[in-house]
Amino acid sequence: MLELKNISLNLADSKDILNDVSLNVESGKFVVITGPNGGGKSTLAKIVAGIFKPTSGQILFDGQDITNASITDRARMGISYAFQQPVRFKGIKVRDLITLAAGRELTTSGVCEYLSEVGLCARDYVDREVNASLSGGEIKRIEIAMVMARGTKLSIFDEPEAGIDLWSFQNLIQVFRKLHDGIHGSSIIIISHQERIMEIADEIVVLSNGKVLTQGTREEVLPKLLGGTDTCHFCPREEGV
Ligand SMILES: Nc1ncnc2c1ncn2[C@@H]1O[C@H](COP(=O)(O)OP(=O)(O)OP(=O)(O)O)[C@@H](O)[C@H]1O
Repeated sequence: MLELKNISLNLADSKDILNDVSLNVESGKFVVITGPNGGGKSTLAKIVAGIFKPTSGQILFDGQDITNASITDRARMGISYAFQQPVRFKGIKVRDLITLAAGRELTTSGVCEYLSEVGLCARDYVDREVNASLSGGEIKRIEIAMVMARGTKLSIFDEPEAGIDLWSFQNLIQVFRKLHDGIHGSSIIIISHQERIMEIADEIVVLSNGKVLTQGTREEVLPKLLGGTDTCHFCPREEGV
């Protein structure tokens, strides 16, 4: 479904942010991208969503070259991206945002179903504005609900656990388990540092210092990640983080 071929991003006055990254995300797969802070995970996700343009390399989506396609075109083709730090939309109500994302008329209970899925007491939120009054964890969950409502071929979640409290995190794991069970012809990429999320993954990619250090099935990669610094050359502590 998604193929990244030799993606690099070099900024003139900075280090190489991404260096020759190649990845394949097949249809029906749930892929977790992990790795140390600053390794390039969000940058890679933004390159897939069309927010950043790579310096070199090629992006194929369903076999079509989308390297130069706009954010809007990619969204229309079926790519959704939930930001690490979600954008707020002053003047737009939560119900409008979810309805827009779904691309069809939704009843109040339809909107509420999506909000309940992410553990929000729907009636308290449905008519709130998506503005700065929402807490970090609330806006994060509303954005996850929005991506679920879009139901696109490829959904990318950037650190969905960030800012989510411990109790809601349990709920979030269930949300992602459910997404995984209903994945069928679509694919999910989650950027995460959480073992509980990696435990759901079909595949895990470790990105460090702008490079893919390792990628493979959960069974292959997770034991090495959890093995500590003695056995794991890409563990954050060894990266000096
Ligand atoms: N516009 C920019 N200008 C300069 N440096 C940038 C820019 N955007 C990202 N970087 C740098 O690129 C590197 C990768 O950043 P990125 O946000 O992709 O990392 P990450 O793996 O998602 O990190 P984290 O786990 O902390 O969220 C970092 O060192 C960051 O400071």
